[in-house]
Amino acid sequence: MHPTCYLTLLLWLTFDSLVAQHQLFTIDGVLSAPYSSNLTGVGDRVVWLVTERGVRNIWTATFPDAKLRQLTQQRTDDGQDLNDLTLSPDGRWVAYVRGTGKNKEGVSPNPTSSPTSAEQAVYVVSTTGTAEPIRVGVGSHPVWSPEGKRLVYGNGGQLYLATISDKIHPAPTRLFTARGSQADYSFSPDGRRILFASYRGYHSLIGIYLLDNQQINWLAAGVDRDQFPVWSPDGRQVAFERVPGSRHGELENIQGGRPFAIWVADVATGQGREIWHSPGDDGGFAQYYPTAPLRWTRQNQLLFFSEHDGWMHVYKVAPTRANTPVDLMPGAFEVEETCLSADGRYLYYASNEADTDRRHLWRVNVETAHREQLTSGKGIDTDPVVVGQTLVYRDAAWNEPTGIAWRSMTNPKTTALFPAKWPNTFPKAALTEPQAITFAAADGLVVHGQLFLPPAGLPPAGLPPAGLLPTTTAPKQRPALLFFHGGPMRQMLLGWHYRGIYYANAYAMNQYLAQQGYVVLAVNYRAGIGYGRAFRRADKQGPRGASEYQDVLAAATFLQNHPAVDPKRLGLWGGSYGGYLTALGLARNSDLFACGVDLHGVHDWSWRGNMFSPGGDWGIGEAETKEALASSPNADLSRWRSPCLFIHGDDDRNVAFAETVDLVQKLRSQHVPTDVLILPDEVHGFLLHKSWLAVYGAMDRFLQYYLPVPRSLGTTPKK
Ligand SMILES: CC(=O)N[C@@H](C)C(=O)N[C@@H](C)C(=O)O
Repeated sequence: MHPTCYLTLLLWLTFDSLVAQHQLFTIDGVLSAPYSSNLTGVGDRVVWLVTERGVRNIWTATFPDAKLRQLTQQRTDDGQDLNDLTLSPDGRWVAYVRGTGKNKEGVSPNPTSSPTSAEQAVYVVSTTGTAEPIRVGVGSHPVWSPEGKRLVYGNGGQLYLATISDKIHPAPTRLFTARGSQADYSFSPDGRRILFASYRGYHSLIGIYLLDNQQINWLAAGVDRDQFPVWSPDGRQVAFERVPGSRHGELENIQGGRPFAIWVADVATGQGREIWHSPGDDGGFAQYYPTAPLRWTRQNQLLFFSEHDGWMHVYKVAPTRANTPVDLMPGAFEVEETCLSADGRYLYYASNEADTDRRHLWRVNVETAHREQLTSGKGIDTDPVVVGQTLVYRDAAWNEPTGIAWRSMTNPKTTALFPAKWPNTFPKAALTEPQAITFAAADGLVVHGQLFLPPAGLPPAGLPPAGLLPTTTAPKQRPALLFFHGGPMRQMLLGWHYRGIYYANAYAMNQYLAQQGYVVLAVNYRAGIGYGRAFRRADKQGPRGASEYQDVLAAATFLQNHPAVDPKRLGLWGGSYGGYLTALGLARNSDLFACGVDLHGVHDWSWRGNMFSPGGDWGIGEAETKEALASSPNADLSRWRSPCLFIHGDDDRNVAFAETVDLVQKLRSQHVPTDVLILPDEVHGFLLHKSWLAVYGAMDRFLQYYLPVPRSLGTTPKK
């Protein structure tokens, strides 16, 4: 064959493989891979949750043999979350919760609109994998006794006790009735007492329930909010965190701060003493974000999370007297989930040290504060669990959703444990590696983002004219999309996201959009995590001035200056707080943004402050109402011109469905093109896989209609 023919054949095969990849690349396909979460371990065993196309099952593995076993046999996308997985100390049982808690009306989410409604209940299943799960009772947050035969769990703010064997007999009983709502509970090391926090409005108290004589003793009762109590190894003392009690009219602001202190109390006398207090209003986020805000180690050290040095770190302090805490990992990076070795000598943790837009695992010697990196490269490694000499963790990459991996502590080689292989429907080979980029906002703040470029060779628009070489007369530039995460205390990364299906699906959809030919920029705007406390608590953010909007505009400028982008065809999308920024962009700058997709966004902070919850979770009081409205999309509706697709579940418990009803009615009255996809009985983070397919399918069609990237294959979807 003539050399030219060989070249032509090679070019065609290359194009053909691209077409094939593109052809295989569907929304269903990119969402089809199993997603691992809720990893926990005891002894030589770990358990975790696998969600595959909405089907949720519990798996286990033992080490060092790395033997896998599926423990539950759910087969349908039933919209019932599984959570709170916890292994009994002897590893024989896994307790877990099926379903989601009740709202103020006392109703659990029922996304399938089942006529028999839905419940949230505690279950146990044997780790032998030979038996069906056993329903223990309505409730959540199960906690095992030291000998592994009793379980305490919460229901309606009260505590219940169940005896666990192959059948739940006798039936669970309410441990006691106390005022307020009981939480943060645990058995004493001897298994004869229950430590708990009793939340009572302006204040909360630390109590100990004695199982033998059914008596409650209170520790260091005061006018503050005492929380997160933990036992000393000998069970004679308790440490807890104390924040000031509420004042009249004081409103909770989840992005704000407050002073906090570490206290220790004697169980016998109930007397307490302060060990340390924060230098400023540093408390709040470090106390509610991590799973274990406070620990008492076997080496008799207190470990706690704090941001008081400007970054989310873990500190150690001696429990014996007032003393200055030691930062176990000084430096400009953040620490997330942690695991303490059984002997208390090492703290294992996930961090973005030296790799800001990823996560890797480290461990620090609590005694010497010497730290070492345990995983590296391009992974997104989180949630370390140590079983014996094996480190097990959640592991993702830019082209692999979150699975389970492990390494021996005596050998740095890492091994993928789960899944054994990716489904054929998952377009791994066609994924795009996102690039880390930064840009400066108008006020000079450096903002990080992840840029997804369509695969090289994918024609910018339309099929090439007949012939062998993929040439096109279409414009050389592409439409671009800006994606905004929610929270806002979140951070999108250079790989599949670890924070549950909500963000894993967002990353997957950005991959899909890039494959469709869009340039996509995920924007880590101020108020997010990963870049220090000052960034997270950026001045005038959200309802106090929407300072993040500078980052939206700077991201748009970044894209407009990108050679692959058509500067006149920019779109926005995001969920929740990301939906807020999407709507804000369309309201304020329909001249810049051609269209948007707003998933359950906040649209009127002043309304949220008054109607959704006291202060709207952002501390929005009477004095903030004017600024809150001015910081909202609803303040600029008269300028809104660009089309928007609104998507919302009408049982949303995080962002009221009314936010979308109100805004769509107002936009319709001014003839702004709006589309809506309403998911009856769905909640904020859609519980059904089929909901996600419907959401992204609607989004795909909407974007193709208003920001067309003519398919290289198939037909352009109709709206
Ligand atoms: C704290 C909270 O509810 N924030 C919402 C506005 C939101 O963004 N929710 C999800 C998406 C989240 O990541 O918290």
